[in-house]
Amino acid sequence: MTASRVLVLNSGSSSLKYQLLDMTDGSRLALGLVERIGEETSRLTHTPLATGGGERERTDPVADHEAALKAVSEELDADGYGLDSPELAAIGHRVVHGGKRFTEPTVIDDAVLAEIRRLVPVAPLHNPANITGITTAQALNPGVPQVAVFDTSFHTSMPEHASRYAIDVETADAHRIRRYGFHGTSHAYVSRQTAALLGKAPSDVNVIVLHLGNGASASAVRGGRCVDTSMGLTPLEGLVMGTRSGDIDPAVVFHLGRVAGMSVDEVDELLNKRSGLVGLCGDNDMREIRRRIEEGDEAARLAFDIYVHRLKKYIGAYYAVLGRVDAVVFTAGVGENAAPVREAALAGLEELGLAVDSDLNAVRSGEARLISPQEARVAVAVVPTDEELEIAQQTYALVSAGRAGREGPAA
Ligand SMILES: Nc1ncnc2c1ncn2[C@@H]1O[C@H](COP(=O)(O)OP(=O)(O)O)[C@@H](O)[C@H]1O
Ligand SMILES: CC(=O)OP(=O)(O)O
Ligand SMILES: [Mg+2]
Repeated sequence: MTASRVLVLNSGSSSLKYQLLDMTDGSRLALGLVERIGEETSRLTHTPLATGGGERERTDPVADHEAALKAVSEELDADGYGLDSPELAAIGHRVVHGGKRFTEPTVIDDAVLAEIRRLVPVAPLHNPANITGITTAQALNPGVPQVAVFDTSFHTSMPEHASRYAIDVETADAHRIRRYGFHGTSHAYVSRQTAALLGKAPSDVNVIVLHLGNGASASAVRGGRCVDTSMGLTPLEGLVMGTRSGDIDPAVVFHLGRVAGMSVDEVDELLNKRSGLVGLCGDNDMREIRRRIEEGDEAARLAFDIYVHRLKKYIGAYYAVLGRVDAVVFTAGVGENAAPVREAALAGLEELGLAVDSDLNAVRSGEARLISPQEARVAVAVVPTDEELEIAQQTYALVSAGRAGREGPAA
């Protein structure tokens, strides 16, 4: 019997999402989430889908990502899915920053891990958690291949006029400063699914993808290849996010240093953790912001308007970059669920052929769907992302190819 299961680990700054998939048919055997890692109120929810056992919850504090993965491993073990199972073909890790070097999914060895570690300064919220996920998984099962799937890979196709910052070339090159872009696994998956929804080949469509989760980014995808994206050297640039400012005049940083006496680390923390929606109104959850707006809360209203205004600017910018747009697509937690965000982001863009049908937009569904009026020139769609499935498929393809390589080509 060939091992056919893949465990996918998606480690965020304070969370660990995971899925165990059976790659013979892509079905999910179990999934779960550890939230609020490092806080007293940590919570693990685990759902063994295949055994029909129902959701289980653990609320004992989880100190760090290592403890989180150990707890997850215990839960999987209880369902007979232990990390030491011979049926586990590989563990696929979402790794946020792969720099310029990693354009493809990569089997992790010491050199790869060292490179991911070298990139910590440019993904300070993410790469450390990814590294802990890798080293803990290696300790739990040293024999199983570990594969890194990078958020940056899909964006390596960006032309230099989109990826290079307009700063001194020597300084930029000496320090590898350029725009890398993130959420690439999601942008790739969602743009392909959008082409399928339109009944076309990815190579025939131009799509603007709006990935609006806690972190948020937009990308312009021409014929299946990314030509521009809103995140840059780090996942701080671009859209307004849950806790991150997105685009800002870089002189704000000098000003805070010179006038407010803040250190570089303090400004870093301000822009990454105390800005965006949370900085504007105290909440980073779009559900809570909508609730407050319904109650007439001015700060929540302004935060929403700033969020949407930035989004609209990127839609316009990427429309211009692409020249011809076949679809604008919303994905991730906010994009898939927040109808008012979708409506407001496209309001007034009828001259560009963009419109939202309010009845279709109000439908709640987990399926990929069109929300533009029938006669619209440009399709507007909601397409649920599935980074875990995409990571699992890429991971399994890589380890299967490795096995075939070792065993010689199939007859
Ligand atoms: N029903 C909903 N309505 C509006 N926003 C929602 C809803 N469900 C989730 N969200 C938003 O989605 C965000 C999380 O998105 P997600 O893609 O899971 O983010 P991440 O992967 O970055 O943690 C939440 O912070 C919340 O703002
Ligand atoms: C890159 C990034 O911002 O990821 P996330 O949305 O998971 O924080
Ligand atoms: Mg996400």
